[in-house]
Amino acid sequence: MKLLSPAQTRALDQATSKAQGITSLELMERAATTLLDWLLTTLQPTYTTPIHLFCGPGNNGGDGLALARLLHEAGYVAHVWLLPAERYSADFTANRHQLPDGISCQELDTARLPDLPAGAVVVDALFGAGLNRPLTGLAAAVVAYLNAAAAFTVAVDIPSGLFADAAQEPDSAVVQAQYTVSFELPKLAFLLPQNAGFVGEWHILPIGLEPVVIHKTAVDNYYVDAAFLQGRLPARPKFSHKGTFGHALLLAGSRGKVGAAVLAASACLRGGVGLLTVRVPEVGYFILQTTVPEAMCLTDPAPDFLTELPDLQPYAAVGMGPGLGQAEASREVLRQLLHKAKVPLVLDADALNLLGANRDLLDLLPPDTLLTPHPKEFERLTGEPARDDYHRLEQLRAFTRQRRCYCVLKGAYTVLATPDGIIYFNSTGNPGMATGGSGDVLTGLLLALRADKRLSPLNAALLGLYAHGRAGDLAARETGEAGLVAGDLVRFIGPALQELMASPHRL
Ligand SMILES: NC(=O)C1=CN([C@@H]2O[C@H](COP(=O)(O)OP(=O)(O)OC[C@H]3O[C@@H](n4cnc5c(N)ncnc54)[C@H](OP(=O)(O)O)[C@@H]3O)[C@@H](O)[C@H]2O)[C@@H](O)CC1
Ligand SMILES: Nc1ncnc2c1ncn2[C@@H]1O[C@H](COP(=O)(O)OP(=O)(O)O)[C@@H](O)[C@H]1O
Ligand SMILES: [K+]
Repeated sequence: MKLLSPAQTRALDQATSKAQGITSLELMERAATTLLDWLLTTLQPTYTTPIHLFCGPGNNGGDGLALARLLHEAGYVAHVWLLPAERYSADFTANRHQLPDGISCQELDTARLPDLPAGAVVVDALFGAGLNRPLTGLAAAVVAYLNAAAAFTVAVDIPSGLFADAAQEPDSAVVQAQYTVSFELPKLAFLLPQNAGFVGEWHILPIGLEPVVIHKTAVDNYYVDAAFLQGRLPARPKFSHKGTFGHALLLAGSRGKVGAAVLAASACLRGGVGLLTVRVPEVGYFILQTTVPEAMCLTDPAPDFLTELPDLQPYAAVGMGPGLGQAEASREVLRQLLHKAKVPLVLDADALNLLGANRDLLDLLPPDTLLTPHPKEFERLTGEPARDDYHRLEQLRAFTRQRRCYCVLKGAYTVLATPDGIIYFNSTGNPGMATGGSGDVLTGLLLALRADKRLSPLNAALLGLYAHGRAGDLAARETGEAGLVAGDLVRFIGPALQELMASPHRL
């Protein structure tokens, strides 16, 4: 799915009205009807639940007014609270006039704010995508009042006071919603950790906006769901052999961290690689041969950490980093790898820390290298702390453009940035994956997909991120989130990939 800017969303609304021969008021009615359905199904209010709708002067307020009318007609208790303004949008005014006589409708002022007991529902339709400055005065006071109340809050389109695709000033007045219900496409703001306390759980309601117009709209940010990946993972051909899927080399492990090599190696095998060789220091030999017998083990002459780069000639892709440690000798192995590699590279964990501590190595990164830092590792790579989540995204775009690489930023909604500066947000995964070793599993899986010559660098990365998160979601069904450990992810990589695999008999 594409993440559109507010201006693009407005243009999409207008193009939809034109293409479908409907007025913007009719489109608003469609949105409100869909919202009503969602609200009744998800919140299941009773006929006595007080539902307070706070409506601003624009079309967001118009949505709120239309919803109030529909709730009233369906027999629910709707109270409308209007925010006075100098100007009102045409569709707001039309819906204001359509409000039935029997509905309670009052103008807000600081002396007249409703009692909002626990169990009441608040619908926040003050400001939506048209917000163009921070909230002040009465609007800010109302937001503070709503945030202090015990009521359950549903934000229409976006929590009021939050910008759809830019940071707001710290301490700005922003509604803290339990649910945010938006139309057709998610907004960038929903995907950033700094907005979690405002957005709550978000839902997208399709309202039939024109798919052709969405298709033609150029964007820099995407949200990757299963539909987005359809057809990107080819089926395994009937007459394939292990050579078809590539021979990967994994450079990983040091004394006390051989487990990271085991996890990455297991994930690489479950990711469908043809052959896997793991280079570990001597200390890892028995561990690896016993726990991952499917992998070949090529031990380094040193006992505790890697000191020598093996001949790279046999390999289709090389991964380096999990449990590596940051010994000087291992740094030199990394330097040689960057000099010599002619095949795709996946760099993680200590390989990234070594890059951050020896920035000259960054100049050696071969094009299309895939880096998988979490935010702290990314900060070490750039050497500059991010001001906020939006700034971090811009740092990421600048980094991948400059280095011509692919870079992941791990977390909830893991991000992938491409050499063209396009950003993809992954949709799968859960907090159970916040556990040691989850990242090692991701590295192994990505290595397998980069070794598969049938996949582009972009598709390998997108599929790997999605399947990793999906494996986490499947595993959590069995283990619960708290009980999830990284090894559980490995067991569910196969099923997660199978869900994505194209059928050879379908278009
Ligand atoms: N996308 C879709 O698919 C569909 C979208 N729809 C809905 O339309 C919504 C967007 O509507 P919108 O463009 O009228 O903007 P919205 O946020 O209601 O208000 C802007 C108004 O507020 C004002 N204003 C701005 N900032 C302010 C501030 N800080 N403090 C005070 N005032 C401020 C600004 O006026 P100004 O004062 O700048 O002249 C303007 O009057 C969208 O979120 C969704 O709910 C559906 O109906 C149909 C399908
Ligand atoms: N709250 C979360 N929601 C979804 N995925 C998560 C969450 N927390 C962590 N993850 C995923 O788990 C992995 C953790 O990686 P990392 O931080 O490198 O862990 P480690 O170094 O212990 O292996 C990443 O792929 C990340 O996206
Ligand atoms: K809103």
